[in-house]
Amino acid sequence: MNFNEAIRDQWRQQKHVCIGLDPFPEYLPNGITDLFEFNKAIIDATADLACCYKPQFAHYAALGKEHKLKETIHYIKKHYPSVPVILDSKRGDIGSTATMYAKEAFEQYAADAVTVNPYMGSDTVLPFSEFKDKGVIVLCRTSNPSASEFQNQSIEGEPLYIHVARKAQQDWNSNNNISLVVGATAPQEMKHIRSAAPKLPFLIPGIGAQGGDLKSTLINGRFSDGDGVMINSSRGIIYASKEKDFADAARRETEQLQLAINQNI
Ligand SMILES: O=c1ccn([C@@H]2O[C@H](COP(=O)(O)O)[C@@H](O)[C@H]2O)c(=O)[nH]1
Repeated sequence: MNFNEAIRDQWRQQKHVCIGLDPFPEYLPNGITDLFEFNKAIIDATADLACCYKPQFAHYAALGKEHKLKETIHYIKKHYPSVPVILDSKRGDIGSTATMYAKEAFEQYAADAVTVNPYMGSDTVLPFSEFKDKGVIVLCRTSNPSASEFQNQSIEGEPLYIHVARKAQQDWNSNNNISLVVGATAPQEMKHIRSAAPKLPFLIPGIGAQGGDLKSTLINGRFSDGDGVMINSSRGIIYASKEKDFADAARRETEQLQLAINQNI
């Protein structure tokens, strides 16, 4: 089963929440200093609810704790093998280097999917999509405040993000393993992208701490017959409490988010 099939399996069980595992040392709950111990508690409390997990690479690499990232991914694969792991590393480079980045994500870290920055062009994406069983999640329209500076620029009458969406669906998806990153903070852009790429799954950051609107996200982002979205929340879930009950609080936040999703999916 490839990544996109595994995600569809999760959707069939009404699981759409992607839990971001982005530990900030200063926000860790009182008494917890080890990144893996923190992640493990969150994972054990939420694995039956999560559509997928998304650790962000920089949160580990910046601390020299890449081994904690590896340990986290291995733990999920060993104990909860049906929950896919997306490594959010937003790689992008010339083809020969992209091949090494793909090996980094899929062989070193054993991730099921990786985020990729496509703005250097097709030859930087294809080394990832050649891994047929793995997911490649292409940045299309990101959630950050300056995203429109370049991504909304019009080229031949259409915004750049639409060119990315079309290219992703038509040229890069021959192994049926491409998805798009589309931020919840840009609902009109999301609607436009869904029309251009009706069949590609969306990984949607921007709900929770970044203030994206869930209802418009679902209306604009879902497939015409429902599903189609992995709704990411990182800080909103994993830092729901700084006290001993942080894992239970993360579970409650995940349940509430999934319930809210169920009303509009
Ligand atoms: O456009 C993008 C692409 C990726 N991200 C990542 O998602 C999470 C969001 O975290 P929150 O705490 O839920 O805001 C984080 O890992 C980002 O690097 C994004 O926000 N926007």
